[in-house]
Amino acid sequence: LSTSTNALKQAIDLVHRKHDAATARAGQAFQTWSADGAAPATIDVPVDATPYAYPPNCADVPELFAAAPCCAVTAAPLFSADECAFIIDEAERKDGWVPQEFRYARDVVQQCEDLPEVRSWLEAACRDSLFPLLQRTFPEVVGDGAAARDALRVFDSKILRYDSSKGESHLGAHRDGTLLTCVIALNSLDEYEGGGTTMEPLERTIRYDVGRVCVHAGEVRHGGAAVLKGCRYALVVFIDSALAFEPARALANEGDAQRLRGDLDAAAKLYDHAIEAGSRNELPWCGKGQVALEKGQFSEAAACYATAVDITPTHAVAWTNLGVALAKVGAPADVPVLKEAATAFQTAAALDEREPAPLNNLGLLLGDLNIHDAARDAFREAIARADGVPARERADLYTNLGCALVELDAFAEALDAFRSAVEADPTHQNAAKNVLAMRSFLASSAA
Ligand SMILES: O=C(O)CCC(=O)C(=O)O
Ligand SMILES: [Fe+2]
Repeated sequence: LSTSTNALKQAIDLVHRKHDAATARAGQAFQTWSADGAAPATIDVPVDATPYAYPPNCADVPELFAAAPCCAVTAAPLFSADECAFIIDEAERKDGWVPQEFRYARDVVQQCEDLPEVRSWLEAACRDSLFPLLQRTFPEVVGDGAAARDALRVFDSKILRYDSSKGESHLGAHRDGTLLTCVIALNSLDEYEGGGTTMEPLERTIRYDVGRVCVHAGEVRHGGAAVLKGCRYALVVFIDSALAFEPARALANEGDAQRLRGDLDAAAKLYDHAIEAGSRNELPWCGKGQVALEKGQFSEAAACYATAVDITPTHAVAWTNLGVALAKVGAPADVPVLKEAATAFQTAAALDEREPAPLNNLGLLLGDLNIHDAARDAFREAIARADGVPARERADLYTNLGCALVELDAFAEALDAFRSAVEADPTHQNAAKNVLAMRSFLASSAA
């Protein structure tokens, strides 16, 4: 064996042991298995599920799912409207909603673990209907019989709220970190406009009514469509199997865990191993790119993100980060590289029409190039997308707009922009300073 093969083998052994520990019955938050010998080999699910096949020649089918549909949605409610209402009720009574940590997320969530009644409801729901539904829909992945069904584990589960009136509108395209995902619609389609689960390979959004369930491979790219009016609630369950270990995915996940702990070198090695182990998606490339960005290695970062968007051209965040890396590589005056950076930002902005970050980056780049009118337009467009982003970030956008307007000698408009920054985030230091400076400048030039 070569050294690198040995290192790979050791890394795989390590994540395999972690997978076994994480899926052992001891320590599970949700007890979803039946008493030994008590469960029949198959449990009938009382409703049909409509499968949605991958399009022919789809290039992004997760390895274990070659024979499976992209997703399936129950043709009738699997849970009653009353059950769903009680879940929403317990969540709203607790009112522990928090934003998700992902850049692309605008919804708010609560962990099912923290809601005692939901938690015991979910354990029974998994045992009696969700796991049987997964076993019937993905037989090659789950395996046959009671033991395979009882090997499924709830890795994480949360209630999602997309309240359009609060700017909690959508969840951008992503891959879940687990083998399988179930999404349960908790309220009626009459209560909101838009919404639903967008399946990227299908290029469509599936809207399903209260009590119905959508199941899919965690790895398939998907998202929560924007709710345009009203409020949508859903319960999502992320599921792994003690019997299904996927080395490449486990290595990439472990890379993320090490990176978030701050061990960039360990993370970079794990991402390389994930690629070596045959990862077919962009995630380890994005992870390597992130590590390189954090280390200030910008050409390396650009190369990683270029590979990531080559694998998944729809990955808006990878395009944005490619632009960030190229802007650093090209600074201060390598115009062809800076143009490439601008194109990357524009591509990201077009792919995710609700995300301000690429336009903010584009504006900053144009400002560095002294193209202030285009920078102003980019910041304005970013602001138009900024409902629901954190206050501090909105204040930054207004501040950037104000600075572009100062460059264009549009001082009164600049003052308005700086005032909007303070309004967005009254604790924003620069914004308040800018308002004062702008006021005294306008006063002295009037005198
Ligand atoms: O809202 C949906 O339908 C999708 C939710 C989702 O993808 C997630 O929470 O990971
Ligand atoms: Fe998801």
